[in-house]
Amino acid sequence: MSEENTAKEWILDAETEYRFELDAGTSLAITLVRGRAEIFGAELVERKPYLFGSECKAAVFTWVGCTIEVTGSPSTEYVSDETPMSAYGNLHIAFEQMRVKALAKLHGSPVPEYAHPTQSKTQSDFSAEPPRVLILGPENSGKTTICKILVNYAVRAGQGWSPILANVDPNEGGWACPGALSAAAIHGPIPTCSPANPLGSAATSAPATLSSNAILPLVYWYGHAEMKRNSLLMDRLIRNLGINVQEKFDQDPEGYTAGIIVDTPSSFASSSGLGVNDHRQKLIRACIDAFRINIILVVGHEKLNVEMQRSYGSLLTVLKIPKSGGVVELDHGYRERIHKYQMHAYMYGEMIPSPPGIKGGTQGGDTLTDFILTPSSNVINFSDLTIYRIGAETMAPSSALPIGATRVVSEMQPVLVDPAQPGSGLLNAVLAVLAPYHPDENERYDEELLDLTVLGFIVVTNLDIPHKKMTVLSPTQGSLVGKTAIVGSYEWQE
Ligand SMILES: Nc1ncnc2c1ncn2[C@@H]1O[C@H](COP(=O)(O)OP(=O)(O)OP(=O)(O)O)[C@@H](O)[C@H]1O
Repeated sequence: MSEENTAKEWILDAETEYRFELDAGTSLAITLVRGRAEIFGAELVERKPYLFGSECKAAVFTWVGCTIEVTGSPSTEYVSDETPMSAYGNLHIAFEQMRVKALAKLHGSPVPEYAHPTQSKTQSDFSAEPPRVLILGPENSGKTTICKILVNYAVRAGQGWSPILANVDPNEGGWACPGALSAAAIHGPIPTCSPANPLGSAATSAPATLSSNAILPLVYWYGHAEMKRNSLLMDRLIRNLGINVQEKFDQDPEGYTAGIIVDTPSSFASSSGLGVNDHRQKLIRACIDAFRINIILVVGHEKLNVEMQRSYGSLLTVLKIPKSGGVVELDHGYRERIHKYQMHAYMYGEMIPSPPGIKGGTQGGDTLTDFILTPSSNVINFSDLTIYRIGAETMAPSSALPIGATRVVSEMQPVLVDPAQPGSGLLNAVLAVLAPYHPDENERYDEELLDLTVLGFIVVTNLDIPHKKMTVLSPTQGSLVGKTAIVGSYEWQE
């Protein structure tokens, strides 16, 4: 699609935002000409063109007023003076007071005057604990965006906070591939330039070219988009993520005071997504336990708010917060395309083309060369890699089972996948390559596989059954010999 150079100036009043949506194959550049502005909490630098692509939908907000220049042709663009940003800003102030108080408590020093809440009852309810926040809400309520805003405000506060952002929405992919659950300490503002990297770019897929803000996430592989597919596994992975985060906090009590923000899938908000209401409740409980949640934020959903108040109101703070009118309804087709963009970006990086007339553009603050990766395609032996599927049906024909036996594989049972079997489901499958088992044999246990973190992802691009070989695409050159991998239900083809 050809794009004309349609530079257009927008003058934004204080506390308004410019919202835009891009079609596939188009890009946009936004330059802050004067004033101050931010994208989901990440400040824009003046006179630097910020590039957006891959059907990005976002908004430039200003607290004090600004002028921006927009180059390109978004499919939708408008300015809104109705935003929930002051509510989100107040939340940030309350969390900031909690952090300051938690740090003072840790050091045994008096709480600074500015951290004494005077503004609202809600704030005075918060204690000297770091904010450990769970964000719940229905589909397209803006949960991920709120997480970004709150984390970005924390890192911008100038106190050296590096809050943990945990993503337990496998549909979203976070810093890894779709199907992953992950957590990372955030040291710099998370940019928004493309849904291919919704939470900023991670270092794991780019060992050769670390961008300035590259994040080192801890990743587990669930492998499916939907919670109901294996809610027991989800529960276990959430708890694993929590244990890992807690270990990190134990080693770094000061870092702990910055707190944690947990983004959840929309299926946590309605029983239709999970099938069984009980599963939904269990997974919310798993998050609360795993991350020691002390605040639940419910985004614009009265019924869920009442439900959470009833279930947890006596144990922790439950707050209903407004949904932004700017959040875009993302349909199934869009989400599928995003998964493709994410996989492509994981392997090749992502370089958004500048609209005509734009030079020196940046993707969220980084130079464009930081985003180019060169994956390697390698032919390996079937025997080099041990592949499992969690909780799948066995591949043995029913006739091979003892008479009267039914085929029962527990949801948590790792089942070996034989690439030589026709119908193994490996062609084009995304595989998570796992960290090694415990080096001490005595420390090993049956289901250890379920608790191993992910080293990286590969895609099987060809299966040569006669020669017992397969071709895999991987973002790094490392050897796969002796490694263990898990296959889920995600596939990807270039
Ligand atoms: N104020 C806004 N203006 C324009 N676009 C926005 C705004 N807020 C959010 N969006 C966009 O709306 C889309 C959905 O938002 P987001 O991903 O935060 O919702 P969610 O509730 O986390 O979604 P999910 O249903 O996947 O859980 C995203 O593309 C996001 O960038």
